[in-house]
Amino acid sequence: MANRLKNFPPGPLDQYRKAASFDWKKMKVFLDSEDLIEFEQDAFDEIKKNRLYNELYTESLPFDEIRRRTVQRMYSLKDNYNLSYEASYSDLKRPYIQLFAHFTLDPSAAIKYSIGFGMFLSTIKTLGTERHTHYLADIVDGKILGCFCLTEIGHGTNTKIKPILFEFFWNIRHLIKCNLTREILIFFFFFLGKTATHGVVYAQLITPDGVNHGLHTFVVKLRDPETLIPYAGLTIGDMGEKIGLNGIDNGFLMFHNYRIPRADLLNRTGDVTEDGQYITPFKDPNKRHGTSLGALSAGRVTIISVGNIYLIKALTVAIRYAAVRRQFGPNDDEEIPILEYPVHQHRILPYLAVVYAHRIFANYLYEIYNQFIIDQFLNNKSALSADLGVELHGVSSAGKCVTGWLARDGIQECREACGGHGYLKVAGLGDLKNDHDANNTYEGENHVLIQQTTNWLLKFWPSVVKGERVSSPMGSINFLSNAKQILNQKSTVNTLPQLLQPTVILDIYKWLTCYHLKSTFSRIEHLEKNGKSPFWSRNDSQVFYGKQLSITYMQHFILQAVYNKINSAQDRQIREVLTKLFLLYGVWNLDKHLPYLYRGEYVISGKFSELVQEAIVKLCADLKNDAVSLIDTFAPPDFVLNSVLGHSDGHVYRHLQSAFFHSPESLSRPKWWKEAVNWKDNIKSKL
Ligand SMILES: Cc1cc2nc3c(=O)[nH]c(=O)nc-3n(C[C@H](O)[C@H](O)[C@H](O)COP(=O)(O)OP(=O)(O)OC[C@H]3O[C@@H](n4cnc5c(N)ncnc54)[C@H](O)[C@@H]3O)c2cc1C
Repeated sequence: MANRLKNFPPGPLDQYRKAASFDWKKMKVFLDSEDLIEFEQDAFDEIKKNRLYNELYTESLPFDEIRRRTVQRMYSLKDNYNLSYEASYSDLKRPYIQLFAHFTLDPSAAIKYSIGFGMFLSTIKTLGTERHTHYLADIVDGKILGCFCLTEIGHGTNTKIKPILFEFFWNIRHLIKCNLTREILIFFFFFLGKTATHGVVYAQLITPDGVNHGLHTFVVKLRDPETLIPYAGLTIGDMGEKIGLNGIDNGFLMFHNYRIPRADLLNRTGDVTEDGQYITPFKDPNKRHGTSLGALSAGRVTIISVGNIYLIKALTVAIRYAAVRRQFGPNDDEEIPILEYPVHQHRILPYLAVVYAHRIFANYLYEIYNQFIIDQFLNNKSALSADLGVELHGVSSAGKCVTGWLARDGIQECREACGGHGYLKVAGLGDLKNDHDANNTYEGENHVLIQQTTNWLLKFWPSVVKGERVSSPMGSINFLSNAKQILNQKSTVNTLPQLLQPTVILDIYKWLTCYHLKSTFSRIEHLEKNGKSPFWSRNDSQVFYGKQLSITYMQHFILQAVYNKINSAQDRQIREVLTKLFLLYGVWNLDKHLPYLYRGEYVISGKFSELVQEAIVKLCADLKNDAVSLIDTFAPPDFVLNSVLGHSDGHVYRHLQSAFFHSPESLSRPKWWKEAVNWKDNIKSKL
């Protein structure tokens, strides 16, 4: 079984590996399947042979060099490790595994590759028609590279305001980009700065009769693919250095009456005839909107996985380090691993529950999303596909926020959990922090994005009050049909064993979601009745209301996905350890929801909060001996993890020493040593 999975080299981590209650190889097979493990191992073996991935950098490279290497790696990913569409879709989990491999390797190159070729191609395939097939061939050949242009400098998140600033007018054969009052500056697009040849531009479509048909998608030619020189009528520039992801050339763009051909409107959901009439196959504009929303969820669905990949890397480093690093012991001549301290367990082990829950959930969502996209390609639309598009939008919006915020907090905790060594560049944690940071901003700033889910959920409450059944294709909201009964329930938990039942935890999250839905809806209604405008009533119902609603809805759906997965496990040991992780995810997050359980009188006795906290501490202690093997299951190979603290052999000090000696300047005297010695003369000469 899983012959390709090698045992880890012997070393200081053995103590914990031997103490594990389950077999990590069986866990990996259960989560991914033998076939996918083969596929992943092949990908890593191939990559390892590539010299582009075999260099260890102990210091930051010059800015332009980072860019150059990222482009090399992007083309290398495309050329060597690219799944054909047929292969990708013969098993819908394969693209997920491939994504995992690419993002663990080099986030900048993976983003350039997956957006510039993958998302560019899938957007044209999903929203375009046969008149756009020539683009597909050029993307597959690597002749063109696409970026996505939505953010406008004055109104990033607020895409609705775009009609004023960013209009397309219809002119028989051409769409003319027409600036009404000033030149239009749109900005911050991935790889627009130096390398994109095309942009997928999102803009409101206005026909000559002045009717605005809403957001549509256009392919705009930006640079000559042979020379990379921008076309006349465009000003394109680079935005310079960022906090992270510096392999990517974010850029800005200005139009000066730039024309694009009519054919470059991606016209699957709406088109304009030669005489300027708008036509759409959708009678109901909401269905057109639903389908487009689904197609636009790709970035968010991917980011849910990507944030988790970064957290897995950070946690691999922090857990292996915690198992090796020794500090104060019960007596003066004995030191114990810092993983033994309950404080340390409480800091990092809940994130182990997070990476398992989010990995299982992300895998599930990715598969559903890929099937949705295939159905769009094949025009295989069921009656439910528009509803699925809307649900995917709701789930991916809150999903990106909940998982992204936890990844951010988890990576930071891992950095601090490794003390001073964690602050070294060669620990690898700083880059993870900075690269993940942007996930919470692009593809929808999280605090704005989460309101999308809240607004969607609020729409169901009037039906629930009327006693109507509500349901959705993925079933994430189905329990709301029973909201009235759920809200009448009170906690009957009095002991730890009563609390530590998966169904009890799921019931609590159901109650919380119903409670927040009812409270948020009532608050908006109350504010409106008291004279507040709908705009301010919504705004004044986010903090402690709408935001909590989307968070608990999402956590319930994540827990439900994990619970379903656990129920399919045959191996008792795997089921038991996964159940502990499920419970830890549940109670650790519940600790932050306690005020609402008391406010809504779901629980009355103070004992309940005590039990929640007791459960967290107990589960962390119970998982302590499994922690190394649990992270071994997901850990990328050492050459990919590229961290002196997280090496699978656990020889932290040996690797640290070797990194110090490897650093080119570490043993030499600085070239400017005379300036330091003669500092007085030197400072005076500058005055
Ligand atoms: C690395 C990187 C790459 C990017 N790549 C692309 C790309 O390829 N294509 C593209 O189109 N864009 C891209 N972007 C832009 C990105 O999508 C936007 O930055 C993002 O949508 C947020 O918009 P904004 O910057 O205008 O922030 P704003 O919307 O101005 O937000 C600023 C702050 O105000 C808050 N805020 C705004 N509105 C509300 C509200 N209603 N309620 C509560 N709080 C609110 C936000 O939460 C945020 O904290 C990229 C950004 C980054 C950082």
